[in-house]
Amino acid sequence: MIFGRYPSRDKQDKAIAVSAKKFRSAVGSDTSNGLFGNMALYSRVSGSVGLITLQNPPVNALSAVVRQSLIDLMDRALSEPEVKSVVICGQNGKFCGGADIKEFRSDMTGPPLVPMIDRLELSSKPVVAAIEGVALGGGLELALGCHYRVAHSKTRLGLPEVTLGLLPGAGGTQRLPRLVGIPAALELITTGRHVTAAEALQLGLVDFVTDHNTIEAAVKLALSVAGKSLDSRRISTCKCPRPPYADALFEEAMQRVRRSARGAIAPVACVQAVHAAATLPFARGMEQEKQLMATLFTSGQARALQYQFFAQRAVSRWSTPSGARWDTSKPRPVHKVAVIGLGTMGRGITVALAQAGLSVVAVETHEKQLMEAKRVVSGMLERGAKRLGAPPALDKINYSCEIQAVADVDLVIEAVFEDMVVKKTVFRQLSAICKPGTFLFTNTSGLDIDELAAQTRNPELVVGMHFFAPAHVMKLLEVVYGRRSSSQAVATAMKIGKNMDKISVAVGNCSGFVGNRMLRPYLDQAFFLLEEGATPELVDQALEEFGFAMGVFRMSDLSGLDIGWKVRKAKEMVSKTHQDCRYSPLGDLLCERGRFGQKTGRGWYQYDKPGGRVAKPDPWLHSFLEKYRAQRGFVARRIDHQEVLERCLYALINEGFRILEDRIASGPEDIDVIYVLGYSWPRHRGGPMFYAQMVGLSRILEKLEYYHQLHLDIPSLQPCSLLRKLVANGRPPIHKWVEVIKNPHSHL
Ligand SMILES: CCCCCCCCCCCCC/C=C/C(=O)SCCNC(=O)CCNC(=O)[C@H](O)C(C)(C)COP(=O)(O)OP(=O)(O)OC[C@H]1O[C@@H](n2cnc3c(N)ncnc32)[C@H](O)[C@@H]1OP(=O)(O)O
Repeated sequence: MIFGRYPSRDKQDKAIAVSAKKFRSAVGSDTSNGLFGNMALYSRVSGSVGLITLQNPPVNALSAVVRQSLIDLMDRALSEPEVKSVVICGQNGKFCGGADIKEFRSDMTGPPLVPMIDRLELSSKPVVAAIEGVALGGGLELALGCHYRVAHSKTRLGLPEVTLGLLPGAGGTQRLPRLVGIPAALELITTGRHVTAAEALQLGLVDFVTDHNTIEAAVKLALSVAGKSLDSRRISTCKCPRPPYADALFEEAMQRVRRSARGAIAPVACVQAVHAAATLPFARGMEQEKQLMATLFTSGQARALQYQFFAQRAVSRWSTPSGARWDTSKPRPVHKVAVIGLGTMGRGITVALAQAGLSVVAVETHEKQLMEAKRVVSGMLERGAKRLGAPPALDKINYSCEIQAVADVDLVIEAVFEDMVVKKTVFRQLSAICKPGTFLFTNTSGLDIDELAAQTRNPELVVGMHFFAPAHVMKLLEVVYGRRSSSQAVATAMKIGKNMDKISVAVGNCSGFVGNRMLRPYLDQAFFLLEEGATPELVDQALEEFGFAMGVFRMSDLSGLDIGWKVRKAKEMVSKTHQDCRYSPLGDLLCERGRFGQKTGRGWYQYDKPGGRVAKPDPWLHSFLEKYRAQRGFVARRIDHQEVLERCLYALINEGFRILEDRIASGPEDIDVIYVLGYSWPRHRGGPMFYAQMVGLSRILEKLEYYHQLHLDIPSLQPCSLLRKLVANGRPPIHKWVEVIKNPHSHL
């Protein structure tokens, strides 16, 4: 018996793996390339059902070997007279995670997916997909080529290719609209959204959903449909249902994706491909799908998005310069967590922890604020639960005004006001109150972790956990290790992050950590450009055309100018004279005039009222800038979008290289994940370090040198030595940068 979860009923059942040797000779591959063992298995069940099991852990991706095995095993099933129908399933409770994304950057050998799925659909014997776990991308397209689909109730299905810069190019854009209709297909294909089995059933994407053994249910169905006509079951032969309002639907979808895609080309191609399904016969639609796919497949955007996919997984394999590593550091179990401070961040953190199933003690100093926080947190939990169709985790939280309430927790997350003096006091108190061994984590966005750790009896238990607002929604978590943080504390923070469904990136301790440290030179350049002649509208337009959701000035108005002002005042940047290093007081001057952004109705833009959302250019600000320039000896000049992008983005990238050089981030992927998930860097541009590679390191270096020569008083424009070294080392590809960083004498 080969299927642990599916008992073989027929004594004659045989498990026959396609011989790896035979396959290797067919495709001319050898065992050294790691392909050996990744394939599909064949057995016969209930006498007349051929069962094909995809076997390519961890997600049964359709690699070249799997595709070849599937073809061979289908041929086998079709040639065996005793076999009347076929079931396809995936090993380990996962049907299929799609095409093998790792293959996309290679020569793509092996049989192509499209004819393989077409052949499957043409089969004279019924083929049933037994879908468990996931059916995504090529995996769902494979299932769409089958004649019937049975899904387990916990399965997720979808066509997420658009998130990889592609379209469902194995017939998905042509078969899905024929099966579920144009509106649903357009939505699923352009967003890449996964659907539950229940929704899939409602859409008609699957025929049957079971809570029990999916393979058994699929075999039962396969037995019952053996010998029946398959004419109506071949989706490619069905007419695409075209509602009378189809033209308007496509028009609206195209406008929607152009608006939200921020320059990404794949969503647009997805709409075009579904349009082909609605207007052309299947074969011609497939031609159109192929052409659109060919353009996307080789695009820089697809490379960037696929890089980001793997980067988001690579960051979980963290390491620190002191040698602590993800695979040798064990997290400690945590059951009860305290959150200190229930402002915006503390509330979001409380919600995220409760939703992750942890018991939370939520602490705020005053009763009134505590009650207000309780009301807001309960509302957030209730709304979240409604969306998920689950009960809200209200009983997971105990609220208290007493800091002593944290005495028995396993871990504390401090989220009080961003002020070192206040935080130090809290850390001293916590160190005295908490039971021995309690982890003390801080949600600071950039203060010194070592200084906080020094307030405690056990500095090895102190780690930074920098959440992004809203903390229960944003995927990113910067886990900041200090000089004395133990590997267990870091591993525990990473694990808690994972439990909260975050993508956690372990980074070193420095002012602003990774994200906010890189933001500083970016913001500075934007201010300097205003001094030199730009307007907020011009700077924002350039950045938004690049793909940011919001330009720097609109973003600053949204988050409030006073926040940065307070920080600058605390650092005495506002009062200091800045002699060797250029400092723009523009933000401070606006704050002095009460212009805090949207909340006051005035900031870098004007709004119709305090709290208004629609930013309009403000003639007052333009004349204020003119006077400011005249007073300070700036002569306004014409600044174009290219200069805005080069000055703002290359200064930010330069700081990224410094961060790598200082070993604050262990690789460029860390920085890119932080920027895409935390700072709305356009995903289809991969992240700042990937973008630097795309632009070319020599060009970045040349431009930084040029701007630095023009502005010797802006040190952040001076090219970092790592950048120079990488260029001198022949501009290695991004995955080799770490070698140069680790080996200062590297010539690769
Ligand atoms: C010149 C002209 C050319 C012409 C054009 C040629 C066209 C040829 C191509 C034809 C393609 C046809 C169209 C089909 C396209 C696709 O199918 S693209 C892939 C679509 N699928 C996905 O996007 C799913 C991606 N995976 C996931 O979302 C998740 O991994 C999961 C399946 C939901 C599982 O999640 P989880 O349990 O949390 O595990 P992870 O940590 O995410 O993953 C575990 C490891 O598995 C790796 N992995 C996952 N999916 C794939 C995959 N599809 N291919 C390869 N590898 C995959 C993942 O990277 C993890 O490994 P590590 O990175 O080592 O940690």
